[in-house]
Amino acid sequence: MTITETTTTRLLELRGLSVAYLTERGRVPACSDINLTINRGEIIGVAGESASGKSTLLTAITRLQRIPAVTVGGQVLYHGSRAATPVDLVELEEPELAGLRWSEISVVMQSAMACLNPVLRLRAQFADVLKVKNPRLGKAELRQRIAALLAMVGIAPDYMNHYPHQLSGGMQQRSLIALAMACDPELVVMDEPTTAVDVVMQRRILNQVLRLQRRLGFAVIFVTHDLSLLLEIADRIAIMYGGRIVEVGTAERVYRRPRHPYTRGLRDSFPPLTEPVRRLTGIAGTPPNLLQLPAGCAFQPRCRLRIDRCADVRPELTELGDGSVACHVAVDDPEERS
Ligand SMILES: Nc1ncnc2c1ncn2[C@@H]1O[C@H](COP(=O)(O)OP(=O)(O)OP(=O)(O)O)[C@@H](O)[C@H]1O
Repeated sequence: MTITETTTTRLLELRGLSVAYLTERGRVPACSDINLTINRGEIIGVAGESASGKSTLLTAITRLQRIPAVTVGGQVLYHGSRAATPVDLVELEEPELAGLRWSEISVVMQSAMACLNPVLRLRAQFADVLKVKNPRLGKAELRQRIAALLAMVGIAPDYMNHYPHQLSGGMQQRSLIALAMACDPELVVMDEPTTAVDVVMQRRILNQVLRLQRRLGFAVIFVTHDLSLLLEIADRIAIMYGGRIVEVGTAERVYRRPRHPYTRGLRDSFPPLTEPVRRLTGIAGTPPNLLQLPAGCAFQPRCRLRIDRCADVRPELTELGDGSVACHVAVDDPEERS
């Protein structure tokens, strides 16, 4: 996909978004100064180790965050198809936000069981969501629409009469994906939607998501710790470390020629999905304590390429070649360096 960042293609713009957990131990800066644009119909992957801030970012974007998480700065500008000017999701009042949920922005979380209502049959849950956009839908029409949605993810229509616990884990996750598609949204936010299922089901679900995305054209923000998975599905990838984006670029570029030493370490921590297995090296050391971030680059204590400057000056995310990277020693073609 060619990505031209014109105003007409922009769907979501994160501008200086910062989120903190206000705890008794202090203020945990889980996301700091996040700047990222998601274009219409684009699949953007967000990757990083555990505790890098990926889920915090998604819950802030969708306003699903709970105390003690607080958005302490920045904007989430949503360019909806029905409004002439973008709305800032950070500032939006709850009734307006409710109008966007499911119909324009929907969410698929890690555990389907945490999102599906255990005491309602699937039919009732789909009907509730479908009625958000079209309150007049009659019983027969609802049944038809629900059957079509379930069919999209390979589930037979009879299952609409089941309760979530009567479905396998993979089916629950696929039902949730179908539910997220119910109102033909502009943006689907997915937080590790396949971690709870086995590898075969993971592949099946990903293929279904890709097929649906091509057919329906929605944009996706897909969070995972597995970079090799994003190579398969994403147009662009953003890498998070210590609550900041440290590299952004096309999926091919970020995966095959990562410029940030952390991105390279992350890539080499996971076996590739479809290519010959490399030696997995991982990243030495542990993720930073967000309550005691170093003055300079948060990754420098673990970085074998660090220079003196890295300890004192935090590198800004800066354009380099066809992407952006936050690293004092980054070069456009890192293969030349190593
Ligand atoms: N309720 C909370 N109170 C205080 N700190 C929190 C809370 N929830 C998360 N954090 C901190 O925020 C940081 C980011 O967490 P987050 O869950 O967003 O990371 P993540 O990249 O999604 O990790 P994972 O891949 O494990 O889900 C971590 O340091 C975490 O300890």
